[in-house]
Amino acid sequence: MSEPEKTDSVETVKNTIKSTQLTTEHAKKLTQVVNSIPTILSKLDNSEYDEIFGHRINVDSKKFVDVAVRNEILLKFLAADEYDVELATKRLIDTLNWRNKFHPLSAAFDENFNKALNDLGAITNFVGLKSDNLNVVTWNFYGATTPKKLFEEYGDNAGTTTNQRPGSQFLRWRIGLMEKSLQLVDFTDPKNNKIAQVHDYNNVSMFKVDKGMRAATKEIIKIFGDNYPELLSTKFFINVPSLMSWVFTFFKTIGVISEATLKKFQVLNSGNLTEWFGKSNLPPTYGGDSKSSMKELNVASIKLSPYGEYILEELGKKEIEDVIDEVE
Ligand code: HEM
Repeated sequence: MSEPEKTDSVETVKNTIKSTQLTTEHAKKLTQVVNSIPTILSKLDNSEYDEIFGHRINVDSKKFVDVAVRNEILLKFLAADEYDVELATKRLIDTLNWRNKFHPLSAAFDENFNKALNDLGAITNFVGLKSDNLNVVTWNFYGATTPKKLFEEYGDNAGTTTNQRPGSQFLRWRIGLMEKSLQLVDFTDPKNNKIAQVHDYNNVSMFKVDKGMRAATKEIIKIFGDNYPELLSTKFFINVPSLMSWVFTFFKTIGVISEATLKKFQVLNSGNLTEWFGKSNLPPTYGGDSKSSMKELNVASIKLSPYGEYILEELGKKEIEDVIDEVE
C-alpha cells in the first residue's frame, strides 16, 4: 500500500503566500483546500489532468509541482468564492474538467488561427508603471471588426478546428490569448499576479452589433467568470461612442457579470490610456509618444511553462495513439 500523503500545517501554507497578507482564518481555509488535493483529483472526469494555467495542481512530492505557485492559484479560486471551501472546491473540479476537455494550452500554443482573428488582439508587457498589476495587458480591437462577417466565419461551430477541439475558432483564439498572457504573470508577485484587459471599440457602430456576436460574447464572459478567477486587475473599454453606452448598461443588467468584476471596469469615450500606462509605453493612438506601433509592442513569442509543455506533448502522443487505434 502506498504511504498516505503528508498534510501541510496552516503555518507552512501561510508562509508560501507572497501575493497578499493572508489572515490566519483564510490561511486555514487554504490549508484545507491544499490538503484535499488528492480528493479533488479523485473526483475529476480524468484524475490525471492536474494542470491550471500551465502549472501542476498536485501534491508537493510530484514532479513539476511548484508549491508556492500552486498555492497562489488555489488561493485565487478560494478568494473568488469568498473563502467558501466547498464552493471553491467545486469551482476547481469544474475548471480542471473544463481544461481537460477544452485544452486551452493547445489553443494558446499549438493551434494556428486565421489572420483576421490574430489581428483582433495583442499582448503587451509594460515596465515601470505607477500602479500594480497593469504590466501584462491583453488588447482586443473589437471595433475594427465587422462582427456579422467575423462570427459567420469563426463563431458558433463555423470554423471549428480540424482536430475536433471544442468551441468555435473565435472562442479558441480568445481563450488562447488569455492563456498566453497568463504565462507572463508571476503568481507570487503582488505587483504582477493579475492582468489588465483593453477593449478598443474605435469605429464600432450600432449596426455592427449582431446576434452571433452576442451569443459568443455571453459564452466568453461565462467561461472567464467560471475558470479564470481573480486574474483581472482592470478592464478598460475605450473609444466607446456615447451612443453605444447602452451596451455597457445591457451587460450590467443581464446578470452574467459578477459585482466584483463590474467594479474593475473603466469605460472611456476616448482612447487615452496614459493615466494608467504612461506616455512612453503607448503609441499616439492611445495618447502616448512611443515610436512603436501596437503590432511592434505585441509580445510575439511567449514561452510556455515546463509543465505546460509536458501536457501538450502528452496530448500530442495521445492523439497519435487515438488515430492509430482508429486505423487498426
Ligand atoms: C461591435 C461591437 C462589439 C464587439 C464585436 C464586442 C465584442 C465583445 C466580446 C467578444 C466580448 C467577450 C469578452 C472578451 O472578449 O474579453 C465582449 C465583452 C464585453 N463588451 Fe463588447 N463588443 C462590442 C461592443 C461593445 C460596446 C459598445 C460596449 C460598451 C461599453 C461593450 C461592452 C462590453 C462589456 C461590458 C463586456 C463584458 C466584459 C467581461 O465580462 O469581461 N461592448 N465584447
